[in-house]
Amino acid sequence: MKTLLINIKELLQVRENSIEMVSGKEMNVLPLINDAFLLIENNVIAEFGKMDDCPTISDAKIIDATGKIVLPTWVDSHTHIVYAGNRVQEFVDRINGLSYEEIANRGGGILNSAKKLNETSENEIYEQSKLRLEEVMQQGTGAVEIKSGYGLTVEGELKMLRVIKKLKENYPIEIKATFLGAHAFPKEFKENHAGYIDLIINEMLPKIAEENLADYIDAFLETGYFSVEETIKIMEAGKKYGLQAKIHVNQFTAIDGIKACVENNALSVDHLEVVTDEDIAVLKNSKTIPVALPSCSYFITIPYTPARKMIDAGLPFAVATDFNPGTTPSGNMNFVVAAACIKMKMTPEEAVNAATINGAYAMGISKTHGSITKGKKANIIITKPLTSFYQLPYEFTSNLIDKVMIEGEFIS
Ligand SMILES: N=CN[C@@H](CCC(=O)O)C(=O)O
Ligand SMILES: [Zn+2]
Repeated sequence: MKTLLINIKELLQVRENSIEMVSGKEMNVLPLINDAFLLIENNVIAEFGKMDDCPTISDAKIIDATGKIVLPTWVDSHTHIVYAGNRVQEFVDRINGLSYEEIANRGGGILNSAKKLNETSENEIYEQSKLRLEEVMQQGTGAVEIKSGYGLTVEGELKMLRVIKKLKENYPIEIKATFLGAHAFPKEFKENHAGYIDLIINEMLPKIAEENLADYIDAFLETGYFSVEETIKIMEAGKKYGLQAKIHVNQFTAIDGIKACVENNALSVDHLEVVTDEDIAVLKNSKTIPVALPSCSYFITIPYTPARKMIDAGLPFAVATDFNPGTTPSGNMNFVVAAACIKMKMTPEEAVNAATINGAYAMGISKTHGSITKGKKANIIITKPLTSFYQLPYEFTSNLIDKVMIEGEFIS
C-alpha cells in the first residue's frame, strides 16, 4: 500500500538523519520543505522532497495537499488517560476558593480518583478510557504514554495497567505504560509510609513485571507526597525490573528532587513549575529531559514551567498534556503547543520540536517517532489550508486539522 502526498505547502520537522532530540538553540530550528511531496509505503515514511523531484508512482493513492501543512503527529509523553468518572466537584470547589492542596487534604484529589477506580470494573474503565484515547488521536496525537496511579492497591494498579495493555492491543497508536503506584499514600498508610513503599516494591512490582505490564516507573516526588529518599527507593526498585524512571517533580516545591532523578538516570522529569538554578545546573549535561505540562498550569492556576530560562541555558525541553481528572481534564496537544508559545514564550519552532521529537525522546521512541525521517512510522497530521504553521498556535482554539494518519492509516 502506497500513499503519495503532493503539493504540500510546508512539510515540517524534516530530519534527513534520525536524531534523538534537540536542545537549547537547536530547538529554535524546525527544518521544513516548501512545496513538498511525501511518500508513505507499508506504514512507514519512504521518501520526501521538493515537488520538482516528486517521483511518478502508478500504484500509489494520491493526496493533493495544496495549501496544507504536513507535520509528524504529536507525541504526548505524560498522561493519566485511564481513570474512572471525573472530578467536576473539585473544579467548582477551586473556583470557590479551595486550593489543590486543600482539596487533597480533605480526602479529595488523587484519593478521590482512587476510590472511584477501585469501585469500577476493568471493563467499564476500559470503555471510558478508550473514548479519551480516540479523542486525542482525532486531535493529532500519534503516540502516548499512560500512567497508572489511581489504583493505589495491588488489584487497582494491576487493573489500570491491564486496561493500558488492552488499549495497546486494540489501537494502532504507540502506547508506553508507566507504573505510578507511588502517586499518593492511601489513607490507611498515612502514618506508615514504609508499609506502602514495601507494598509497591515487594507486591506490586513483581506482579507487574510477571505480566510485563509496564515500560517505565514514576513517583510523585513532592512535599506531602513522596520524599526524595522514598522516591529513590522506588527508582532503585524499578531498575531491578528494567523500568527506567519518569518522575513527577517540582510541581509545587523544589526540594532537590531533580538531582536525585538525574543521579538515578531518569528518562524525564515532569512538571517543573518551580525550578531553581541548581536544578537547571544538574540537568545540564544529563540524559534526563525536562517535560512541561502547560495545560495543568492553566487549569489549576499555578506557575508555568520557566521554559525560556531552561532552553536559554541549553537544555532540551518537551511538552505534554498531563491528561488527568484532577489537574488537566484535557488531552489536546494543539492547546499545549499554543500555551507553550503564549504563556511560556516559546517560539512556534521550539514548541513543535518540544511536542514531537523531544516528546518522542521523553517516551523512549525517538528512533521511530517525532520527525519526518525515512523509515520512521507514517504518523502525520495534514492541516486545513493555512498561511503558515504559525497559525497553529495563533488560532489557539480552532481545529485546524484536516486528517490524521497513524501507522499509514487515516483515522480521521
Ligand atoms: N501531580 C500529580 N499527579 C497528577 C494529578 C493527579 C490528580 O490530581 O489526579 C498531575 O500530574 O498533575
Ligand atoms: Zn501527571
